[in-house]
Amino acid sequence: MTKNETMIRLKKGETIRLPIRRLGINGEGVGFYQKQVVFVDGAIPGEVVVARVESVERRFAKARLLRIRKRSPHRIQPPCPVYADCGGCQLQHIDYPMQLKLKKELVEEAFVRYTSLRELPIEETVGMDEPWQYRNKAQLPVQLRGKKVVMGMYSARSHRLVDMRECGVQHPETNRILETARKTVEEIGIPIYDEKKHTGVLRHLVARFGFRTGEAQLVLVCRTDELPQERELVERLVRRLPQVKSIVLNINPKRTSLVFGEKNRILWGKETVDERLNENVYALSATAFFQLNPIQTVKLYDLVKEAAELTGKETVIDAYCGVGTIGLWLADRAARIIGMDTIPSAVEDARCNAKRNGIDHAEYHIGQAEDLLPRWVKAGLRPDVVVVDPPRTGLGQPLIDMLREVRVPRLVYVSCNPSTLAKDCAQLLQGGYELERLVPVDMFPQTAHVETVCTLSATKER
Ligand SMILES: C[S@@+](CC[C@H](N)C(=O)[O-])C[C@H]1O[C@@H](n2cnc3c(N)ncnc32)[C@H](O)[C@@H]1O
Repeated sequence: MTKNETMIRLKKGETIRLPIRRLGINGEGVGFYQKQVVFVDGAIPGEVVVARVESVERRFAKARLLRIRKRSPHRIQPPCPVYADCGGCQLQHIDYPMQLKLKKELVEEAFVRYTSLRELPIEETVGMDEPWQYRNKAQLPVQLRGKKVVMGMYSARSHRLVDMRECGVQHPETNRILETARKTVEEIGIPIYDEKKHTGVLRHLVARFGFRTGEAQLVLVCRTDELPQERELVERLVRRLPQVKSIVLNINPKRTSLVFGEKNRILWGKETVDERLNENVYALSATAFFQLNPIQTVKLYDLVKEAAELTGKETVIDAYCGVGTIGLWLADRAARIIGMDTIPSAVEDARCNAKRNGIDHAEYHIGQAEDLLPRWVKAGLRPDVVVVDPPRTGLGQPLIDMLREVRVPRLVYVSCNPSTLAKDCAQLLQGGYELERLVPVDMFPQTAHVETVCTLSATKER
C-alpha cells in the first residue's frame, strides 16, 4: 500500500470502529485506522470506540465519539456539570491515577519520537493529594444575554461562552469573588462588551487569590478607561468582598483575543497583592505572570533545586525568569543569580521580589535569552548552572547552539511542552550532554497539560 492510498481511505461522515492506543497532547484519544492517525475527543487509551469522521486533514483525521464498545476501567463520571461543553478541562472523565500515568506516557512518547534514547531516566508524575481547587487565578470573559450577564469559559475551539458559576479546579475564593462581581455588575447595569460590534465596556473579570496570605485582587478588564457608575460599583464590591485588597481597571481598547491591555488604573486599595511560597514573599501586580498552582509550584521548584546541585559557590542563570521566582528559590545556595525575561514589567517585579526577600546577589535583565546569553558568554561569562523555563515554543536556536558550544556543567530544563522539550534535548544530547533525570509534574490536574523538570549534564567526553 502506498502512502497516498492510506491518506484517502477515510472519508468525512464515515463511521469507524477504532481501538484507542494513546493520549494526544490535547487530551484526545488517538487511534490508527489503516495507519491513519485519528483523534477522538473523550476516548481513553485501551478503549475500543465507534466514532464518526468529522474532518480529514492531510496527516490525520478527527472523529466524534458515538459509542464505547470496550470501556476503560479508568473511565469515571466527570464531576463538573459543564465538562462536556466547556473547553477548560480535558481529562475529567479519567480517574486521577490514570491521568498521572498518561501524562508520564506523553513525555516518554515525545522522547522516543524525537531522540534516539530508548531507556529513559523518567520518574512517576508528581501529582496532587487533592487534584481540585488548585488554581489561584480565574480570568473569565463576560457577555450580555438579554438582561443577564453571563460569565464562563469558551467552549473548546470556539468563542461560544459556557455559562459557569463555579469551576471545580478554581480555589473557592476566586469562584466566590467572580460570582459576586458578576452579580454586582448585572445589578448596576454596567455596559458589557460586545465582541462583534466592539462596543460596550466590561470584557473580562479576573480574580487572583493568595493561598498563603488570603489577599485577593479583582481586575475589571474594560474597553475604555471610562467605567460608567464606577463609584457605585467599587463601593458595593468593597463592601461585599472583604478579602479583596486591590481593585484594578485594566484598559484593553483593541479588537484582540488577548485578555489584558497595557494600561492599569487602581480603582481601590493596593497596587499589588502578596503571595508566599515557602519563606519567600511575592508582590503580584494585576498583569504579572505567576504560577497558577501554588501547591505544585513548591514541588516543581524543589525539583529544580535538587537538580541544580548547588553548593553556594555557583553562578546560576535563570533564563525566561518571569517575576524571578525560580532564581529566588535557589538564591540561598548560589553565589550569583542572573535572570532575564522579555517582559519589562516582569523583570521589574523580579528586581522588587529579590529586594523584598533580602536577596542582593540576584540581577535581572530585559531581553531575549537567545540574544543575551550568547553575548555574555562571548564576553567571558561561565555559568555553572543554567535553568531554562521557556514558553511552549521551546528554546531559541542561538541559545541551543551556545549551550552546545560551552557545555555548562548542569542544565535544568523546565518545560510545559513535551514535544519542544524532546526536540531541544535531541540537539543537546548530540552536542555533549547526557540526560540524567526526567520528572513530569502535574501542575494542572483534569487538563492535558504536563510540566517536566529535565536534568542534563555535560558529558566528560564529547
Ligand atoms: C513559562 S514562563 C516561566 C516564568 C518563570 N520561570 C516562573 O516559573 O514563573 C516563560 C517566561 O518566558 C518569557 N519569555 C518568552 N520568550 C522569551 C525569550 N525569548 N527570552 C526570555 N524570556 C522569554 C515570558 O515572558 C515568560 O515570563
